Amino acid sequence: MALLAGRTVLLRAGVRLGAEAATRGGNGARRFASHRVLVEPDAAAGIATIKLKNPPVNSLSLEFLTELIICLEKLENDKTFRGIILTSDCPGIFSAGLDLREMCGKNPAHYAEYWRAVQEIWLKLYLSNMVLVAAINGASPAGGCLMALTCDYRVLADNPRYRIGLNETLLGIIAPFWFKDNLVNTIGHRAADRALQLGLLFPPTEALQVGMVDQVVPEDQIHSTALSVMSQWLAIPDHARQLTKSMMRKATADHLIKQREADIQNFVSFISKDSIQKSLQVYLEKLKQKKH
Ligand SMILES: CC/C=C\C/C=C\C/C=C\C/C=C/C(=O)SCCNC(=O)CCNC(=O)[C@H](O)C(C)(C)COP(=O)(O)OP(=O)(O)OC[C@H]1O[C@@H](n2cnc3c(N)ncnc32)[C@H](O)[C@@H]1OP(=O)(O)O
Repeated sequence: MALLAGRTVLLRAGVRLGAEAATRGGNGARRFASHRVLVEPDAAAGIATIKLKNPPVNSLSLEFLTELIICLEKLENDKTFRGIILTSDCPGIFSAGLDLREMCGKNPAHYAEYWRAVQEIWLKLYLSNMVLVAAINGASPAGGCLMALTCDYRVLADNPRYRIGLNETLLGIIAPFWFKDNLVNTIGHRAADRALQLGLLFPPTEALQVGMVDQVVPEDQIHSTALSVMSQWLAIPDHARQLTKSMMRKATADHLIKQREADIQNFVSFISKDSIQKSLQVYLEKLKQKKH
């Protein structure tokens, strides 16, 4: 059973198990898909490709996060798989980050439940024993960038519209300390300081330069590149790679784990402020009006 902080996520978020489909793929591997998380297994290679499918922009709603958490738990417990490629099924968008509608006009209990799910997905991805390769095939702001940052390797498709970064300050909010820690671990303190304060969204060339991604490739090569990177990482004995990954990441994850409840309370009181609600509503309104 999938648990989120000791509770059944299926019940909390109203996601029905019946929403999932479990079939067998051509190679005999169990294929499981929910509404919004598609899993393409390659049992022979030990790789599962997760395709995020929450149109139009893969915003991370509570239900979407819950499905993703369940999916990751299943894969983590299935010895068939040693690696995950994380990518998007929504053309041009990897993920628009946290769903702003989950953080606007709701009550404190909802904010707390939502934030616990955001923490949970980060911990699951960041501490995964599997090799995670992000095949970033679209724009990747804020929470979308964070998901990519949890991966062991990032490949970004070469399209100037596919910008990536932690742009929270542009929304009038603050990247939480564990978003910041993950970014500092990736691009270093000075670059993270500048990127976070300015809310920078890097186009591919700059993202590569600053170390936000490891490789930029033509869009049609993104999956083949991710596969070839994966085979390089899977050539390392699991126990040695996993212990090394844990050695590199444990302190950062423990920082959040030790302060999890306090972090939720901070988030709830911050996001409930009238001034922050106003900023988020203005930002959402601007996004909507962009089209007109
Ligand atoms: C003391 C401190 C304690 C704790 C810390 C406190 C606070 C910190 C909390 C949280 C950190 C936040 C992390 C986040 O991830 S916030 C989300 C940031 N995301 C963005 O800024 C991206 C916004 N979106 C875009 O820039 C574009 O939509 C995008 C480039 C992704 C795609 O552009 P495109 O032109 O293809 O689509 P749009 O027409 O813009 O959008 C379509 C549709 O989707 C809606 N939309 C977009 N993004 C979101 C989103 N993140 N959440 C909800 N909805 C979103 C958009 O409004 C359109 O809707 P509609 O008009 O109804 O079709």
